[in-house]
Amino acid sequence: MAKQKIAVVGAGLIGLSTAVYISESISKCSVTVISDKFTPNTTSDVAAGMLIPHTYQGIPIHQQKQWFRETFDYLFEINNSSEASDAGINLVSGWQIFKTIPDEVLPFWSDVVLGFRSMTEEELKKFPQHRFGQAFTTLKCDCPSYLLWLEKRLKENGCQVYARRIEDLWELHSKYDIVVNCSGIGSRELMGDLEIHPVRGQVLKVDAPWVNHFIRDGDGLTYIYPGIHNVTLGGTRQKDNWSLSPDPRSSKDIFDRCCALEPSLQRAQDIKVRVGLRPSRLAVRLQKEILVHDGKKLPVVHNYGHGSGGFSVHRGTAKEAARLVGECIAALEGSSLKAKL
Ligand SMILES: Cc1cc2nc3c(=O)[nH]c(=O)nc-3n(C[C@H](O)[C@H](O)[C@H](O)COP(=O)(O)OP(=O)(O)OC[C@H]3O[C@@H](n4cnc5c(N)ncnc54)[C@H](O)[C@@H]3O)c2cc1C
Ligand SMILES: O=C([O-])CC(=O)C(=O)O
Repeated sequence: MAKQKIAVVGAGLIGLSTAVYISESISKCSVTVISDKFTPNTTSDVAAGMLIPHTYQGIPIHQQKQWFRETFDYLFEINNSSEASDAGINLVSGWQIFKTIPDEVLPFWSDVVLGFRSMTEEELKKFPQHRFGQAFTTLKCDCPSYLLWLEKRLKENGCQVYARRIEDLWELHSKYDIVVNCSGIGSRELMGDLEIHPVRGQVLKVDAPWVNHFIRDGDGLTYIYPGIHNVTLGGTRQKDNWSLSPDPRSSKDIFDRCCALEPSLQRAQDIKVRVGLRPSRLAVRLQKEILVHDGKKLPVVHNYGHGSGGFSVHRGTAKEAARLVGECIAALEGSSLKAKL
C-alpha cells in the first residue's frame, strides 16, 4: 500500500510536536509541515513554557490530566538525558501563592508534578500579602530552543518543511491525503471558527541569573519563571486584544508587580519585551472532520485552541491527534481496498 501523504499546517509548538509524534508513530505515511511563520516568530516562542496546567472548561478533567501526565513524563525523560540542554528543558522548583485560600487546595495535577505540598508558615513570611501557598517542582521549556529541537527531530525523521500561507485547507487536496490543522489563532480565519479568540500576553525576558526559584501569584497574572537562558516576568491577559505592539505601561506594571514579590529583580539587566496572542477556546479542538468539495473528500484532523496551556499538554494532544490520523489512514485504506474489489 502506498504511503499516505500528510500535511501539517502550522509550525508553532502544536504543529511541530504533532508532526514529530506522527512521524515517530505511524510508519505508513510521509509528513510535510507547511506554515507561514516559524521559530522565532510564533506565539509559542513568546511563551514562558512552564508546565503548570490551565483548566479547559470544555474538557473532562481526567482527559486533561492524562495530557499533562504524558507531556510531563516525556519532557522529564528528555530532562534526564543528554538532550536536555539542546532541547532547552530544565527542572525548576518554586511557589504558587494565594492572597485567599483557593477553592482547589489540591489541583488535579498535584500528583503529576514533583514533591507537591503546602508551603510552610516560614516560607510564607516572604510574602506578607499572601495567606496560602503550594510548593512543587515542575519542568520549564526555553521555548525557542525547544521549537528548534523539534524542527531538528522532524528533519531527522525525513519530514519536509515549507514556508507558505494557506488560505483554504482545500488547496492541499491535490497533493495530500490527510491534513492536520495546527494553525492556532490562525484557525479563526482559516476555519471561520469564531469560538477561538486571542488573549494577549505581554512578558519581559530578563537577565537575573541569581533568581532560580519560580514564583507564581495564584491569580495567574504575575509570575517569575527562571529558565536556562533568562527569567520570564509576566504578565498580562487581555481578551480579544489583537495588538502585537509592546505597551510600555504594561511593561512597567509587570516589572513593579514582579519586584514586589522578588525585590532583587530591581537589579535585572537586558530587559526584552515580548508579546503573544494565546489561541484561546473553551476546549482544545481535537477532532476529525471530512471536508467535501465537488464530491471529493479531504480528511482533516484539528488540533488547535490550546490557550494559556499549550506547553503543559502538547505531547498528550499530539498523541491524540496522531491516533485520529491513524483512524483516517485506516478509513482511506479500507475505501481503496473496496474500490479494487
Ligand atoms: C505570554 C504567554 C505566556 C505563555 N506561557 C505559557 C506557559 O508558561 N505554559 C504553557 O503551557 N503555555 C503558555 N502559553 C501558551 C502557549 O504559548 C500556547 O498554548 C501555544 O504556544 C500554542 O501553540 P500553537 O502551535 O497552537 O500556536 P502558534 O505558536 O501560534 O502556532 C501556530 C502556527 O500556525 C501557523 N499558521 C496560522 N495560520 C496559518 C495559515 N493560514 N497558513 C499557514 N500557517 C498558518 C503560524 O504561522 C504558526 O506557525 C503562553 C502564551 C503566551 C502568549
Ligand atoms: O499562567 C502561567 O503561569 C503562564 C502562562 O501559561 C501564561 O501566561 O499563559
